[in-house]
Amino acid sequence: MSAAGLVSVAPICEEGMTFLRPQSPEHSQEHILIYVAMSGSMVPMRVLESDSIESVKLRIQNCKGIFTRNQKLVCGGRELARSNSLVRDYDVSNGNVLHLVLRLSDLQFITVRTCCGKDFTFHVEKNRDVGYIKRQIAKKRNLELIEDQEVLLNGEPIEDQRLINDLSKNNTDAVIHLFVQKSTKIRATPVGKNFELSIVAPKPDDIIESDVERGSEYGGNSESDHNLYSPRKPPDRNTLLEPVILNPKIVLPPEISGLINSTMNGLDNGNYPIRSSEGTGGAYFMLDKSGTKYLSVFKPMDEEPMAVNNPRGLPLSEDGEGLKKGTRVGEGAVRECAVYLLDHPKSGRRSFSGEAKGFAGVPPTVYVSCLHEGFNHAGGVSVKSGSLQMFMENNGSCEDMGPGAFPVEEVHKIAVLDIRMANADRHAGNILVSKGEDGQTVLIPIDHGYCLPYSFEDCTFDWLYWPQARKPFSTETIEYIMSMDAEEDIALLKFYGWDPPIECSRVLRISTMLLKKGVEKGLTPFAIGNMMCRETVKKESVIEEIVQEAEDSVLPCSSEAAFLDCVSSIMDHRLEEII
Ligand SMILES: Nc1ncnc2c1ncn2[C@@H]1O[C@H](COP(=O)(O)OP(=O)(O)OP(=O)(O)O)[C@@H](O)[C@H]1O
Repeated sequence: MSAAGLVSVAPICEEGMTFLRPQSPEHSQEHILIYVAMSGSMVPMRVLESDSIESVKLRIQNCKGIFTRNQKLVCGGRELARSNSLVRDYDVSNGNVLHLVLRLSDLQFITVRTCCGKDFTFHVEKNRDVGYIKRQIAKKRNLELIEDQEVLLNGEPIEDQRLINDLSKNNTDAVIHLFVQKSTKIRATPVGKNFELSIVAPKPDDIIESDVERGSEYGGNSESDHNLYSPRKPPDRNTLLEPVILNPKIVLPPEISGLINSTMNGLDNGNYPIRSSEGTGGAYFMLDKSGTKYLSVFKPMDEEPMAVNNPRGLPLSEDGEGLKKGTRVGEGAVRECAVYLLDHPKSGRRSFSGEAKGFAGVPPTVYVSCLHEGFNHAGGVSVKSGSLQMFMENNGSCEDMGPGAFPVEEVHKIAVLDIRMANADRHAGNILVSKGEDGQTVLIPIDHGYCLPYSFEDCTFDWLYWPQARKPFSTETIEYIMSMDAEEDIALLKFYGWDPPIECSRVLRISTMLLKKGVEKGLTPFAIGNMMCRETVKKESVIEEIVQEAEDSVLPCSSEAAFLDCVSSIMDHRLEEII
């Protein structure tokens, strides 16, 4: 895309431009002028074709204060995902526009200090309000009435309705101060010559319950509803949420039907979907009836990156290809659902067991139709279809912490899923971190819209570089892997109404084959995963070479089975070389 005709053009940073001014005639040949499109403006920037993507991001960080990890750059419809690759590797050339998508966390760390100096730290969603924080403190202390808590920021009282996002905008390191007025009853009982004092405070749970009751009694418009994200209004008849069921033989498991019903109740009660500030597509947090809890995440297909109603300002795809090579715009939602279905439980295949939790723990996901004015509608409000996934409580993503603390089995379960699904988007931000009942760290894989691609070109697995990936699979995991069957997987997807394109089925068959053969040879997740990922943008991966060699070897009219036989024997040969 050319930069001609742009409205506002301002140099990104004179300092940076001086820094990158060509030092030699050799450099001057590579020197190009590109434009960074961000928040409605277009900023020119001089770079060298030999600059790494990371250094371009660093320039943006230095000049605009946006951390490199929060930046996603898109050029010519492709995400410049590999930070160590060069500008020229992505064919970025003079006059090109780089679209900057910010990846801002929905979570925020805040510290609340009481007047006696006790600190409470919270990892809260930015859309929460001060009232929510007060209730959390009340719960932790099991003592204070929320009305008795006074909260100050920079010495000024702050109301319950103020959002954490607003408070933290100009006060990233701010501490919120909490004062508690003891309006609780004090009872004195004589004990010998002394009095024993006991402080009686109502239980915080009671307070919350009565608040909610009052809210519903008055149609949800009571003043006491300060805990809500948005003002309630009477049930809106212009809302709809229902599963898209293509095969009448399908019976939805209770987890899924419950998720749909409770999400619908939230919409009916006037709770608006809240758009996530993370991600390149439209992802909406759906609230429960009381408006205090996230239940699910809805991702409409027409808001996917480069789709017609994308809310992040990404341009429309020119040829229908998605942000990753080998993917198509608007096909993400169906893949989100397919990956949930194919994440078979340990106890048996998904179709035969009622167990909701799969081996890798992909959150329950279903394809739905949903109508709500709160989504991004360009030409009038209309029904959207997309994936609805259970919201999983978490303490952030793997991007927020080093991998050292992740249990080996947790990393391996994600590796098995990604290898089978040939995931083209497994960055650390797409693995949520949570705690299990036993206090153990649990990893939750999300965002599977770029799984089961048409080709292996953009497979990326961030876990490849984590130490756990070099540890051997456990016996239990090996048993699980050996029970996988790509043909049955494809049959299951068809049963649910999705007949995968031949190329995607082929990818699933080949990646399952590689995983099983690799495990038979005693390979680690790293060794297998490494065969599926390109070392650099331009250098084909081992799996791509295998596929190419097989394509060159078989006759054009050969059956798919003959082609796969050929892949199998070439793969055996390549695996022998690796060992
Ligand atoms: N099931 C879930 N439970 C909890 N939070 C979730 C869930 N799914 C998504 N999120 C949150 O919503 C954010 C956006 O979702 P997601 O990453 O799936 O969107 P996306 O637009 O596809 O992102 P990307 O640009 O990484 O492809 C995530 O970063 C995460 O914080």
